[in-house]
Amino acid sequence: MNFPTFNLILTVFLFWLTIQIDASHEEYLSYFFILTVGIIHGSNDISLIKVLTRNTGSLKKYLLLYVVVILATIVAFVSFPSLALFFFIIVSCYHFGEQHFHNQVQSQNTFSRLLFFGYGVLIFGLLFYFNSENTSIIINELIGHTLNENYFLWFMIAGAILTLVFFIHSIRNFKSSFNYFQELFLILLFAILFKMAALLWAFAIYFIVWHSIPSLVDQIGALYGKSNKLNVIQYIKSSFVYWLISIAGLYILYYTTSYFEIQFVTIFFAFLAAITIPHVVVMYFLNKN
Ligand SMILES: CC1=C(/C=C/C(C)=C/C=C/C(C)=C/C=C/C=C(C)/C=C/C=C(C)/C=C/C2=C(C)CCCC2(C)C)C(C)(C)CCC1
Repeated sequence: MNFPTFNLILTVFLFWLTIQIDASHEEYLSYFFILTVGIIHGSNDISLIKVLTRNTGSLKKYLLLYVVVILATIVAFVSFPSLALFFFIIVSCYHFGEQHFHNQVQSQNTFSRLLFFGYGVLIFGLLFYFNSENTSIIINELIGHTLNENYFLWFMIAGAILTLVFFIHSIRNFKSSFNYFQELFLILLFAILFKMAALLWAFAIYFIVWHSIPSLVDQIGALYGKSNKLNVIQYIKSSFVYWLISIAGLYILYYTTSYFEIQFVTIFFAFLAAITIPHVVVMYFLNKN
């Protein structure tokens, strides 16, 4: 079975599960998968930096730089929350679209990069629009302003237009294995899934099945040659300490912010935002290579 088929079957299974279980179980499962597979997929960035720089430069220097970028993101979120959130969403759109398409184009050029971005806008647009009430509550807790449903609708429409335009521009750049029907089917599946599932569960399904697992496969390939059982274990071993530090960081964040009356899910997205930026930069260079 090839990889997208596996993802597709997994998504259909999770869609079926969405109908069977109640909202509280969806929430537990979401946190479980995001905190394990989701966080692990970014925990080996230092090893990836070593591969990308062919072991030149010191590990301490990269670690320091990585942590400084995380701290700068936190400072930006505290000082200019709206701007920081906007930047986080834009960067995330590119990152999600890049993971989806980078293996399906023959070469990465301006149009394919705009397609990556447009596709990410479409995915987040669908997620926000079909869960506009909860998205709005979280955004309000993060930046102190409420955005109404129309913003999410226009965001989704912009994503659909950008995807269509840059998809057409990239048609000759797709590999011969590119499956047009599957891509269209996927967008429809995501739309139905995001409408039926609660916000966090919908995000978790996309983040785990269509982002973290494919990214893990790419990273294991880049680090160890191919993704087999042994290399998966090796990957987990070398990322474990960073994963643990991140989970401890989230735990501390949760306790230090518990006296502000904010839902855990908001703290959780703020935490994801902080660790996203350096990870996106590392993956940009990895996928480019
Ligand atoms: C290495 C290292 C480390 C670690 C790291 C890590 C662990 C990473 C990870 C990473 C990751 C793991 C990443 C992730 C990413 C994610 C993303 C990219 C997401 C996005 C999202 C979004 C964009 C959202 C949005 C929203 C929603 C959905 C709803 C509500 C509203 C809002 C808007 C929030 C440490 C720090 C320890 C130290 C140093 C070194």
